[in-house]
Amino acid sequence: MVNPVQHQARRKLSAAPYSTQSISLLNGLIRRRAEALVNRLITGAAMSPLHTVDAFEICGLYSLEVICQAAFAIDLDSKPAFLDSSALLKAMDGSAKMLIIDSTLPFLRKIGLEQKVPGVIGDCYRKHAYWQSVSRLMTNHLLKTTMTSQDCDKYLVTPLLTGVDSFLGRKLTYEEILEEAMGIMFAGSGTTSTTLTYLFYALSLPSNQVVQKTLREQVRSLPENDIAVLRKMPYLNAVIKETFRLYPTIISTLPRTIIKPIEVGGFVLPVGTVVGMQNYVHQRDPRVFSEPERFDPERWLSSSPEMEQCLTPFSVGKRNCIGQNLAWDEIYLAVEAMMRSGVTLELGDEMGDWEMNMEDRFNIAPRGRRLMLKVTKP
Ligand code: HEM
Repeated sequence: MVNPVQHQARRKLSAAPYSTQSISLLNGLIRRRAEALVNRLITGAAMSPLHTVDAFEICGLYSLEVICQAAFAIDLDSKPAFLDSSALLKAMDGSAKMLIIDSTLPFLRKIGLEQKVPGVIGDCYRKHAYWQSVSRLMTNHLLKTTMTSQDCDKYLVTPLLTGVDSFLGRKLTYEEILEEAMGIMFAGSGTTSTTLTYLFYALSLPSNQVVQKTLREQVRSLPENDIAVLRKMPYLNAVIKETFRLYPTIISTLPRTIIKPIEVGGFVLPVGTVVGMQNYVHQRDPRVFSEPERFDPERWLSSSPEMEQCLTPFSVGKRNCIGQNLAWDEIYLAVEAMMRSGVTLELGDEMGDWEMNMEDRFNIAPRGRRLMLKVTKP
């Protein structure tokens, strides 16, 4: 949404369920998904001959399931027939190139043959169509739920169904709601899951076993079922911030168009200039972070204001991440469940050196599309 006034109106309409207080209402259901995440890792590793399990896939399922519950009131424990989580994750991943194809081959859509093209191109459109059809079913499910339940305000998509957009001066149409619903599903799943994947990866490296042990001991010493305690825990926050710093899920430029001239480093940039910042660059700036390539959570235990200012995984300003309270709670609760289970994480021997290199597809993914971890119970 390019128009800033229109964007602000939509953001205002969406905002209520994203507050810290509202997100706290969702903690019970996030905890259940976090327990499922840990069980899947433990069971998967126990059943495999190498005692390894793909944590990338399982973190993907976790964040998708959280979004299905938090945004659309879909209770995953009741196993809804229309939701094949793995297929949906693959569909979202596979549609990422659609925008590029749309701009290079715009006629495909115009003649309505986009899904009939064989191979990779058609596959992108077919996957997008699948994602759209599941989003439709989820939106319909929430629509039904809002009509029958008093308790719907906490779900992320509810205000878009019920409220008035002050820019448009009316409620959103079904197609507008669907577009927002698809955006929320995408923005809220791959982002949190790659962050968690890289957090577990960092902990699993031989050089970071001591970080893992410290984190496990500290988490296990905390009172249970208290998110407020997790939110304040220095070492846990340090590990998460260091993951955000080294493995920012939004790694490259988020473009912004200047609406009034500004001066940067002695140059005046005119109206209309497209500018952007890259998390990968300033979060590894050696002037701010000593030994920037090293995973060193301890640096955050005595951080400078400059370090805090340079850590921008959720972007800054009026278009920053509206879902960041949910993302933090999802990460706190998943890491807590993992550490409390007492398991140790080690990188699987079958992982190639290149596999965890970050591939930029708007949000990052490991180049090998897997993270094989040895998960060992004490
Ligand atoms: C670690 C997890 C996450 C990271 C690093 C992240 C990062 C970001 C960033 C950098 C943006 C700004 C994009 C831009 O400027 O164009 C953004 C926007 C957004 N994020 Fe997140 N995000 C995360 C999780 C979530 C979650 C869980 C949700 C839940 C629905 C969410 C929903 C959104 C939405 C709706 C926007 C668009 C906001 C707007 O345009 O006003 N994100 N996110």
